[in-house]
Amino acid sequence: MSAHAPEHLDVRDLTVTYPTRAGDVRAVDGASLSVAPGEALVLLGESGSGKSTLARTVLGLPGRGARVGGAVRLSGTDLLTLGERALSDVRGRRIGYVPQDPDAALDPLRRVGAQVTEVLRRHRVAESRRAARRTVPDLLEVAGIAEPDRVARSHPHELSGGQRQRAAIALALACAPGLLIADEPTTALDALVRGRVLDLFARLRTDRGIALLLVTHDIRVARRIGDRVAVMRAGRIVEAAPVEKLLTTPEHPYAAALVAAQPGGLR
Ligand SMILES: Nc1ncnc2c1ncn2[C@@H]1O[C@H](COP(=O)(O)OP(=O)(O)OP(=O)(O)O)[C@@H](O)[C@H]1O
Repeated sequence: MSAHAPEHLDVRDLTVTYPTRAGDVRAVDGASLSVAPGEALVLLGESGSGKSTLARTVLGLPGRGARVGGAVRLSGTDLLTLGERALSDVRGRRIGYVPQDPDAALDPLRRVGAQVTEVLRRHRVAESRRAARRTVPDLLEVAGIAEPDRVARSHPHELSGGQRQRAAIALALACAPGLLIADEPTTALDALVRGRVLDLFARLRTDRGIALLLVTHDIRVARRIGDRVAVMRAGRIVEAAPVEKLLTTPEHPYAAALVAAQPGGLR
């Protein structure tokens, strides 16, 4: 697999507003965060706090009609002012995205190997279809798939939920992005598989220097891989701190309530 160019994400005073019949909904309200190369930032918050909107806006996909303010910079590139063509090159090549539901990333009608090959070709990472095909098993293996050749020949419905999630991760990693954004990537998985997928993220970060932005409502995810946690509420980041600090001595009352309400609570 080719080397990951280090990326640094910097989000400043981001606002995302959706006009609705009932008036404007401000899904993200002046949020700032940064993720350094090789760092994992867990974006933690309840349902509706604006986590997914923030993540999608970083990817240039805030949704129809959204008004976006503030700045999103990827190693100096201002993503909010990029045209659609340049943005779609950034997506996949510099930023990998793992959605909550792997079926949203995978085409049900095509074999997994063909889908990975297609991403490599689209971003001109592989010189030829043949070269692309040769790298597929390695990519699947990096994503923790034990039988890469069989999985490459399979259609998504022939795989388990965990394997599909890993295949989606392989797709996101195909072009060696420096930043990986994962939105609730383990919610649909059982505890054992969830732990393994989180360990895989941790390895990508430490072994390959990938920056990781992980969106979740589950504090156990933060415990397992987080370096730092940013707590989001009603579109704002109310506290950002190293995981241990947040779990033991949260400062913001909402962060404290969130930690106390989780299984295992304050330690
Ligand atoms: N396209 C849209 N049009 C109108 N409102 C939207 C749109 N997308 C999101 N919202 C609103 O923005 C707010 C934040 O939603 P968002 O999905 O970002 O939250 P979340 O923290 O990711 O929640 P969940 O964990 O349930 O996915 C919600 O009130 C939601 O209804």
